[in-house]
Amino acid sequence: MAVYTRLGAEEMAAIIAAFDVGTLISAKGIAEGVSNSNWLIETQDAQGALHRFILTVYETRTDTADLPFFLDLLDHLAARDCPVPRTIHDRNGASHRFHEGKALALIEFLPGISVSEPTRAQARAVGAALAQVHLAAADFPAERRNSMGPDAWRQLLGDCGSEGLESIHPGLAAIVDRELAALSSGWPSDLPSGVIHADLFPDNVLMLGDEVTGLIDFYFACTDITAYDVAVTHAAWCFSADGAGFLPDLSVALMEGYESVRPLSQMERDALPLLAQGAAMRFLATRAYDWLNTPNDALVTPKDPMAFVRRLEFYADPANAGVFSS
Ligand SMILES: Nc1ncnc2c1ncn2[C@@H]1O[C@H](COP(=O)(O)OP(=O)(O)OP(=O)(O)O)[C@@H](O)[C@H]1O
Ligand SMILES: N[C@@H](CCO)C(=O)O
Repeated sequence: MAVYTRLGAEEMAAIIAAFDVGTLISAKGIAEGVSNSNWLIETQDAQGALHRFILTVYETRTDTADLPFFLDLLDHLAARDCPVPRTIHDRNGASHRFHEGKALALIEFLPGISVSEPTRAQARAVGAALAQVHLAAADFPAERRNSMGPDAWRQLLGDCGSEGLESIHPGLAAIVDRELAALSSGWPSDLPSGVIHADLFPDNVLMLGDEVTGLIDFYFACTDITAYDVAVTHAAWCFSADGAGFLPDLSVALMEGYESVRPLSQMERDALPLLAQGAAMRFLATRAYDWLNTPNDALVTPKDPMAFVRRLEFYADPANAGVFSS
């Protein structure tokens, strides 16, 4: 359960009173998510109307120095009609506050649920929403380096060590060595870049039917190759959960949706197979690291790294280079 911080009723009321959102009516801890503590907050204004918000207390994984980038980005995208939650600023105009040494933010609540078996129409809508974010972020003034880029993959996989990788799956160390070398020699440096979400998995998208109502969890957002975000989203949406089954209909729909809003250049399209290998390596790296370093009695079950090894092998197979055509 992702509520690591305990807040008493009076403490919670005092936190909410710092915002001009009415009186606290209820606060319920949210089980989903693993990085931060989240509550669903309900308030009542002077006219008796009820309002909902998400209160996030940032735990150690989020660097508070990055919060202005993440939270200003939400406001920037929301102002340009992207389906992202606005940040509620406090009575002094600040986007985040500190409580007992931890940063917190109050975020607009958006309706919707995260789908576990997306349909073609839903994949199309997600592709279009991602492209809308890329276009809307073009004039966002701040920049943030990708802390989960190729250097981080190498570092994390190096920390796992050959023995650690072999304990996950015999032969994994050799696959990682081979693919890291291929990625290092070919990683593009001349593609259009801008702000990317970098983690647009189904659990970070809220939907009502076929409509995207919310893109959330921008805490890996950064400045990087725009088409890499397409590759990340493709890897996250177009396979069965264990990575064994590629879902071609979802792939076509996702790419069609994306290109209906932001057509890819030929250079971007040509780079997608390699960018997707990079995307698979990024999630393989963090999952392998967590697999080996999560204590047995932890509340959180680590995610299966092999699901991204299978995706990596799929994308590295030249026979699959054409899957990005819409
Ligand atoms: N703006 C929002 N509107 C509605 N629900 C939200 C909103 N933001 C977050 N949630 C809910 O809270 C849950 C946890 O949020 P989130 O994924 O941001 O947590 P996290 O711990 O930071 O993420 P992660 O586990 O992916 O690192 C989501 O699954 C969703 O149910
Ligand atoms: N979305 C990631 C977790 C956050 O980096 C995964 O499924 O591995």
